[in-house]
Amino acid sequence: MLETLKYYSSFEGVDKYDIVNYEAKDYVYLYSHGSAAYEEKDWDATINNMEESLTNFLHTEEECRAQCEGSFDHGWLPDFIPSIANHFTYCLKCKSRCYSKLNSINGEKYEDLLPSHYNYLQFAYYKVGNLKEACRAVASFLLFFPNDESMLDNKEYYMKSPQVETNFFTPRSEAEKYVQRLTYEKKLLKFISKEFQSIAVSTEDVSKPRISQYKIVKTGAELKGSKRFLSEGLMTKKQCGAVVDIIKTFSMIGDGYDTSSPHTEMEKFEGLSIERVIFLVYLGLLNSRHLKMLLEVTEDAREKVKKYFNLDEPLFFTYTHMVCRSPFKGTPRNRTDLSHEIHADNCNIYPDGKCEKLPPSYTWRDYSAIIYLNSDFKGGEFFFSSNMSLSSIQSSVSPTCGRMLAFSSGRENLHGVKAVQKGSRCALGLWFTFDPQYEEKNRHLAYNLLEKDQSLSIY
Ligand SMILES: O=C(O)CCC(=O)C(=O)O
Ligand SMILES: [Fe+2]
Repeated sequence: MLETLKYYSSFEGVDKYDIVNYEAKDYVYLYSHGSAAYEEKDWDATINNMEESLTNFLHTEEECRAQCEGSFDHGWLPDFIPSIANHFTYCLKCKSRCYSKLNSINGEKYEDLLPSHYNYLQFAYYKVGNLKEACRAVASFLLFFPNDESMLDNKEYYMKSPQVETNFFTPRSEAEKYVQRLTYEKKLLKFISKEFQSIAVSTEDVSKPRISQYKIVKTGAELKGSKRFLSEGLMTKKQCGAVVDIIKTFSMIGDGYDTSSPHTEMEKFEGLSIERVIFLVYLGLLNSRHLKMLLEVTEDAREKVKKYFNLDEPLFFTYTHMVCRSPFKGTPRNRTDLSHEIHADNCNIYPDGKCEKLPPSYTWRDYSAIIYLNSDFKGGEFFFSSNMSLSSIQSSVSPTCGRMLAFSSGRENLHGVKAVQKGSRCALGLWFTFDPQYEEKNRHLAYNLLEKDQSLSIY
């Protein structure tokens, strides 16, 4: 509509000052009349209109900023601290957009509507002989653009006048407050983007490779069990690298469990869920193509699992988890603990070998898949075991990028992870269920976010 208004305004015979835009805020009308008065050299009318326009502009911006506050629907349930950070950043970015939203007069964009008021005012005040106000307007304008040459020339010119004292160049208080807040908020926004973007997440192409390198390398029998397989080539090196970068950059140490691993005190456990990746994309801290890649790779994994195990029923994701495990500095070389104790994924195993499908185990998990992301560490082999003793290891797997181990989540697939001796071992864990009630809802949210990438973006 503003474009249409601009179009009609350009017609011959249409006096733009006669146009009344009933949707426009008062300052639009006042500013137009102020600048018309200026052209007609009516200095009193210029001053009156511009002063009123200035007050109204600032008031309108306050109203716009106020609308950025209030309740905020995250669309999902992030942790407490991310909630606050998310809400705060959202409000700040919303408020910072108000200024440019108001920078238009009947469809015509102005770069610097607010400071331009001071430009009109300095000249009009000078013309009516009010040098003090003229100088204050000059000083106010210079707060916004300290190096503006023509305004510096004006200042020099006024300074030559014997009636002008240096203290005349005190900026007006509303301009001072405005610029102070603007500077502070800009600094905050810069901090927010720099803090996160300085931590590089690979920007290389992480899209799906055209030619699939995927192959099954070990069957259940070869892994000395049933309902297991090992495959390779599910992810490219670039994709693995990008996921490791994401974990290293954005994960929370302990992933909700203290500072160390929930499995051993000797290791740091850095974990990240889809929920947090969504949050990062939502805040513009992570490129949405990383989320897209994660969804693509994991969907692909689900298809491979379904195909290998001949599953006809729908198989839902129930949890997607990216995690790196690394030993704390100074951990003894001869540690005897495991990085992940022997367990089954959907039941609580007891020393007598019984496995009970009860909380706290994730009883609804039906299939598990672990996609490995790197191999530049020592130790950390995965192993299957027939019971709780380390002497009953059936087979082991050394992680490497793109290798995927999949198995049914019950007692038939007891497994564990050997201690990580050096470096950081990173993997993408996937758990599936037949029970739609336990479906990982955040994945739907992730797809929505990708679809609405633009409209949801808070930039
Ligand atoms: O990272 C691995 O190799 C296995 C992890 C695992 O068993 C689990 O998280 O339940
Ligand atoms: Fe497990």
